Amino acid sequence: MIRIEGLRKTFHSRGRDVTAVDGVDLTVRDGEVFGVVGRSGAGKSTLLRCVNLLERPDAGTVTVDGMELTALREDQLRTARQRIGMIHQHFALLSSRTAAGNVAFALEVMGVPRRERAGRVAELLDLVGLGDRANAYPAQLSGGQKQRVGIARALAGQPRVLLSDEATSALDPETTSATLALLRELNQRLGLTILLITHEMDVVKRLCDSVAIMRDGRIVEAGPVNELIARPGSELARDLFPLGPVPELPDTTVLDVTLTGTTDESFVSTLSRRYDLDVRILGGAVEPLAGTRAGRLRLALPGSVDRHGDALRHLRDAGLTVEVAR
Ligand SMILES: Nc1ncnc2c1ncn2[C@@H]1O[C@H](COP(=O)(O)OP(=O)(O)OP(=O)(O)O)[C@@H](O)[C@H]1O
Repeated sequence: MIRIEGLRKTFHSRGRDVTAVDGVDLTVRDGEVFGVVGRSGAGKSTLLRCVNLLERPDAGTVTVDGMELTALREDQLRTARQRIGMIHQHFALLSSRTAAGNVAFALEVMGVPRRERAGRVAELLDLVGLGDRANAYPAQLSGGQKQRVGIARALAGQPRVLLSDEATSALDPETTSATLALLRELNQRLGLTILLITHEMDVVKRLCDSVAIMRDGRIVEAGPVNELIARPGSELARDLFPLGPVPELPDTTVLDVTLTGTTDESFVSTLSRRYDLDVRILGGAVEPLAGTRAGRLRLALPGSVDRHGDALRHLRDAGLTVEVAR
């Protein structure tokens, strides 16, 4: 649905060059929720803004729904952009217009005839659960409601793709949760492909099918969430399920074990029984993730690692990713 190839963007400011996006290749499949995560300054916003060409890349191509946007003229691009919705961290609503007025404005800009607008506005506000707040001004709405107006407006052009720029960063945890549930519902009901950027691991846990980690303008890890966390050394696994510093325990082997959807969660008791081991759980979490369950556990086994060859093999054969932390 979205294909990005060789994307590069450098800013020149105050006599200095900053390469915000430094050769990015990325594919977002039809109907998936794809998250780009990374620290502040990693280049996430620039990458997202290059997808609908709010920012013109210096090099590379962007293809959305089979159309190469980077090859279009400005007037063609304006039409193509209507099929790509976008929502923002601070909602970007017109304060002088009601919820309905904000959505109507988007339809107006797209050239939807006046007589069709009211009906479409009502449908869109219903879709995001705001049918009863149509006449409220942004100042009279909560953050979550404002974001719903933003989502309704983004859907005005019946887009196949929604871009989300930190859409929940300004919301409290409960409102974040409701907004993420709405985005998931829209993804499933409308088959909407969502490309989002976030620094919140909770958004990844709740919403994303696939993830890319960005650092210094480059993608350092990318793929379906479940596949990615099962890779030894995965940064995503560490970020989603942090285990903290490895404790120094005398005559003990410390294992960090990653479980994904397919793992039998009774593996700790099996390990203990089969190898007659006193297995301790030092920390970790197992949670719903990407439609299944996944997590990481830190285990302590008595004695040095060379005693545990068979036990480690058993865990790996059971589909777990096992890293010897100490
Ligand atoms: N318009 C601009 N002019 C100059 N430099 C810019 C511009 N936009 C972004 N940059 C620089 O490009 C780099 C990447 O910024 P970008 O906003 O894309 O990162 P980010 O990962 O989205 O960070 P954040 O989460 O803080 O928004 C930063 O060093 C930033 O200062």
